[in-house]
Order: sequence, then C-alpha cells, then structure tokens
Amino acid sequence: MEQLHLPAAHHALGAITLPGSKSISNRTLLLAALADGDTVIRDLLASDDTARMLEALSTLGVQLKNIGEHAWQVTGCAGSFPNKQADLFLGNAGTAFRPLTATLAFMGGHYHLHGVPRMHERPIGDLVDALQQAGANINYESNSGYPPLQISPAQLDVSQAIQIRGDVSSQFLTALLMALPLTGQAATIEVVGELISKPYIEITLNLMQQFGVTVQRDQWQRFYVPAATHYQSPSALYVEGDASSASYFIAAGIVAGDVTVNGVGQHSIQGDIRFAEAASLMGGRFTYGENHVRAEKTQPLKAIDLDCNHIPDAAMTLAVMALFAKGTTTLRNIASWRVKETDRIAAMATELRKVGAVVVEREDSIQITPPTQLTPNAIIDTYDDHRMAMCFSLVSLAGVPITINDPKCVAKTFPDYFKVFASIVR
Ligand SMILES: O=C(O)C1=C[C@@H](OP(=O)(O)O)[C@@H](O)[C@H](O)C1
Ligand SMILES: C=C(OP(=O)(O)O)C(=O)O
Repeated sequence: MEQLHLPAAHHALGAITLPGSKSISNRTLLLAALADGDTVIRDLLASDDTARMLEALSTLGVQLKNIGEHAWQVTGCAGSFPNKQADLFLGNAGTAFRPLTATLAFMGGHYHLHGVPRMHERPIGDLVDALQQAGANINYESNSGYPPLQISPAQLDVSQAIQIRGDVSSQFLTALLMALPLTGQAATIEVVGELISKPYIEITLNLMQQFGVTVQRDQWQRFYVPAATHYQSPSALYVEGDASSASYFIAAGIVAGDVTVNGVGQHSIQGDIRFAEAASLMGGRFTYGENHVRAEKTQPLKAIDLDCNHIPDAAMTLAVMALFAKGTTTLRNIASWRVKETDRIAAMATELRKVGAVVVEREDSIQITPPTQLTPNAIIDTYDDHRMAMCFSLVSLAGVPITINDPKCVAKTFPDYFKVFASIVR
C-alpha cells in the first residue's frame, strides 16, 4: 500500500487557493444537464466525485464539452435525457448517487445504478420510499434499502404530499427537491422527523433558484415545489471554492500560524463556511473577506463542547484540532458520520488513539482528550476516506512526524491536497 510520510512541522504560513465545491459542482452539473439551453460552468471541481457525475451524464446522452481548465459547457436536454437505458457506476459519490436516483426515477427509462462496495452499504431506503409514494418503479438488486438499484419506467402521480425522512442524510431531500420539477406538476414534500445537515438543503434551494425554480418552505417541515416546465439555464456560473476543504487550512492557521484561504468568503452558500466560527471557539482568530478566509493563531487552544449537526464534514477537522486543545472536546449530534465514506466515528476514535488521545465513542458523539505529548511516527489508516487522510495531516503541525496510509484517497474531492498542504507547512 502507498504511504506518505509527513515530517514534523511547527508553522503553517501563506495562502492557498481552494478547488471547487463538490456539493455545488455536482448539483450544478445535474441542473445544467436537465435545463433548457447551454450552461458554461467555471471553476468546476476536478475529482473522483465529479468525474462520476460527468461520466454518468455523458452515458445518459448529455453533451458535455471541456472548454478550458475547470470550465465545462453543458448542453441541457430540457428535462429528458436522450438515453433511456443505461448502466451507471457512481463510485462512492453520494452527491451523484442520490440525486441521479431521484432524477432517473422520473425519466421513464431503464437504469442500473451501482457503486463501490462501501456505496452498497450506504443507506438509500428513505429516498426510495419517498419516490415510491410518487409511483416510481425502483427495485433493490441485493439488500433492501441499499444500492445497487434497478429503475424502470413508471406512472407518476405527485398530487398527494410526499413524505420523506431526513434524519439519516439530507441528500435524500436534496435529491427529491431537484427531481420533482421534472414532473411538471406542483408538489409538496413533508419531512418526517428531524432533518439533519440543513445547510446542504440551502445549497440545493439556492442552485435550483439560479436555474429558475423557486421552492417555498415552511420551516424545515414542508417544501412546495412549483409546477415548472423545465429548469432554465442561467447561461454561465462560477463554482465557489470548497468550504469543507477550506477547513484543513483554516485549522492549520489556527493551530500553527497564519493562513489565508482563497476561493470562499463571507457570502458563501456553503454551510461549512461556519467551520471558521466553530474552530475559533477553541481559540485563534479568523476574518472573512469577499472571497477569502484568514485564520491566525493567537492564544493556546481550549477544548469545546459543540453540536456539529450543521457542519458534519468539517466537524471531522475539529476532532483532530482537539489534539491541540487543553481539556476534553465533545462533538455532538454527528450520527451521520457512521454512514459516510466509512464509519467515521469508529475510524476517528481508532486513529486518534494511535497518537495517544483518550477517546470515548458514543452512537452519535465523540469525546477526545489529548495526551500531554502526541505519539510520534503513528501510522494512520484512512479507510478510503478522503477526510481521514486530510484531517490527520494536521497532526504533523504538532511537531511530530506521521505516516498516512493510502494518501491518494483524497482524490474523492481534493486530488492535490498534499501538494497544497506542503506549500504552507514549515
Ligand atoms: O448534499 C451534499 O452535498 C452533502 C450533504 C452531506 O451529507 P448528509 O446530508 O448525508 O449529512 C455531506 O456530508 C456531504 O459531503 C455532501
Ligand atoms: C460524506 C461525503 O461524501 P458524499 O457526498 O459521498 O456523501 C463527504 O465528502 O464527506
């Protein structure tokens, strides 16, 4: 297995530019593909997850043209993909798998959707249940509630409100919202129980609006999708830098120096921009600009106790920052970690213990007490989880060397991560 040895470092200084947001890239690609007209998308993320979406759309007959570095021209198919039969491999990209499931359920064709073995362990039952209420014809190929899926043509009816659970993943509601305008009819969605990861729904609604569909909502309980003929292309749009990817560099600045992260700023539509506030509760200082965030070390860091439901991805970065903070840090309301790229609560606990932390793992929270001195030369397993690899690179900033196993797993969202990280550490 490939390994990356990161030397001991003491300072993080300088400026970096983020790659595009995964969440915005994959939503924008799908909306542009479904829209009326051509869309030029600039600063699109180039990574495994977006490659899976691009491949899928191309297999479905959508015309996609690479017109420059990170720039694509998408010819929209006005709500109907040309190919009505397709086999789609979607890797481990939740932002491709869930929205494509809902879209294809309303497309009137025969589709087979599958992914890597871990994707087949990630739940999708709540989305399928919701789509079936609208008459969708979806079958599980092996385990009920999990991919792979077979989708067939169906008689659709959205005249009754569709109920959906949102307590396992917000991506199910995102998927349903993005697909419903394809029916042409007005529709109502009722969220059953607690909705998690709410800021991702804001991204969805914001981008749908940019493509001409305005959804009304009653708190987080009810969503009203208007009768729309098609999404309308906004002609051109830019993808913001990825706010979850920003978290590693904001953390580096706060624990070890002064780092400016270019590509996202105070008006970002991504919820993970709030990571800067969460991290600064430990100490340090951050300032937002129009298109950057600057993070600086100030006083020694102290432990925090925080509900992290609104920043599920960036909260992993807080778990590693806890190694630099005096006291016991508790991150709460993060049950969704267990159904992501790996069981992230278990993986985080196992690997944090390798550097000497005392970790208490609960069903939906994690508690981390750092040792007085971190254990040098730990060999960190990454579980094919990009965020495990990126998070643990920060340990080197405590002045201890660390080895990251399978570092290329960062390709899911940030293929150049270690090169960019190396450019700011001293
Ligand atoms: O909609 C999105 O773009 C995402 C939603 C979140 O998932 P959950 O809603 O499953 O928490 C997040 O973890 C994921 O990386 C991206
Ligand atoms: C949970 C993640 O990915 P996905 O979009 O596959 O859910 C993630 O990127 O941390």
